[in-house]
Amino acid sequence: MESLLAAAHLHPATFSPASLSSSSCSRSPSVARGVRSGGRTVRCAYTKDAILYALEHDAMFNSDEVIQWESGKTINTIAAAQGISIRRRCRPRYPSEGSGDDKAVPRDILEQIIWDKEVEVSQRKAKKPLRSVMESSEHAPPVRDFMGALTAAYNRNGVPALIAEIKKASPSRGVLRENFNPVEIAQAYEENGAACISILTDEKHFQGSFENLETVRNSGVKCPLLCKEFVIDAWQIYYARSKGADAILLIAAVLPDLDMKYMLRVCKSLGMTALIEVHDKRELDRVLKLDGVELIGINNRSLETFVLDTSNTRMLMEKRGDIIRDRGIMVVGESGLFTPDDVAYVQNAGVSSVLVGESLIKAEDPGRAIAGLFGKELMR
Ligand SMILES: O=C(O)c1ccccc1NCC(=O)[C@H](O)[C@H](O)COP(=O)(O)O
Repeated sequence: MESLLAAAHLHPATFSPASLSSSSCSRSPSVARGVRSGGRTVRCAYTKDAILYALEHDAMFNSDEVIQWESGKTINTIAAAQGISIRRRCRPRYPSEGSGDDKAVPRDILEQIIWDKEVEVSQRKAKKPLRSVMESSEHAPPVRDFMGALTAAYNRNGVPALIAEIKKASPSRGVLRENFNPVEIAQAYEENGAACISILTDEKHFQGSFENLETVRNSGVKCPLLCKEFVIDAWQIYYARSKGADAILLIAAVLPDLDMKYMLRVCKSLGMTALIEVHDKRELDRVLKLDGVELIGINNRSLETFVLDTSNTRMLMEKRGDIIRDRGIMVVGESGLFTPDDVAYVQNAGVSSVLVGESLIKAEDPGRAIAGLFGKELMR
């Protein structure tokens, strides 16, 4: 079994025998497993074709792709049924389907980012195949306790724990800071009480990089690091870990349920925390159906329209706060926080952590801006 998984470049840690279906698949699978979908168990298989394709393309299949291969449905059909409006363009598909719809135009910025990310990830994978990035992740510096850092900071300060973001530019605001030295900014954040640091790694739309992540990790900064990426492929999680990330963002508006489920398991196998980001009730409900969710981010910014509205956090917490508390899930209030009143507002709504970029990064002294944001100095 393990050699087959290895042959198809499937990680034994994530596709362990325990995850396999107890009953075998009726087709003649080389590897069979059962996945829960909408309350029923779907029997699916890595068929001979799938494994040959994986070997040829050095690909790792996400759960949805397996369902797709078996059902003949496209990933966009599966995603749309879950309320996901972001379409995928050139995700590896059954070879006979061709490579994607070249004539389509993106509907919004998030879709544009995802389409660009598909190209970027396939190029990166061509240079550093999955097996190689998995090996690199094994030699990465040890994982730091992201959840522990947030909990300790919240208990210490009595205000939401700060995840301070290093972001040079954004699609909604353009360049946020000309004089941009990620290590100096990270040190300033840490010295002024940030619990964790978020680092944008997308180059095309945010002028970020994995070099920034790696350099901060090797700089002596001790805060756990969130890789702020647009993850569409588990390869990116291994890559982020290989560069020193302790946590990674998974966006519910982009990832179908089974991808999230699968990627949560990849994170767990690497000891990383997954911050699962939602923007509306439907996404939140999808995420609350998953096992193993520890950290949910409620984004006040619509990634499709850029509209910022902090009452989004309150609205979702009013609707689902009870379930979230019962499950012991920590909530991060994300985006559009500029003043102590903004922080108090989301804290009253029930969040115990905040993710803040623009209001800190645009300040002349991003470290000192932390006390301005909270209305008091944070203890480290
Ligand atoms: O920031 C954007 O313009 C943006 C556009 C499209 C997708 C994602 C985007 N931002 C990512 C984030 O979630 C924010 O960087 C993060 O929550 C911090 O927000 P802010 O404090 O408002 O900079």
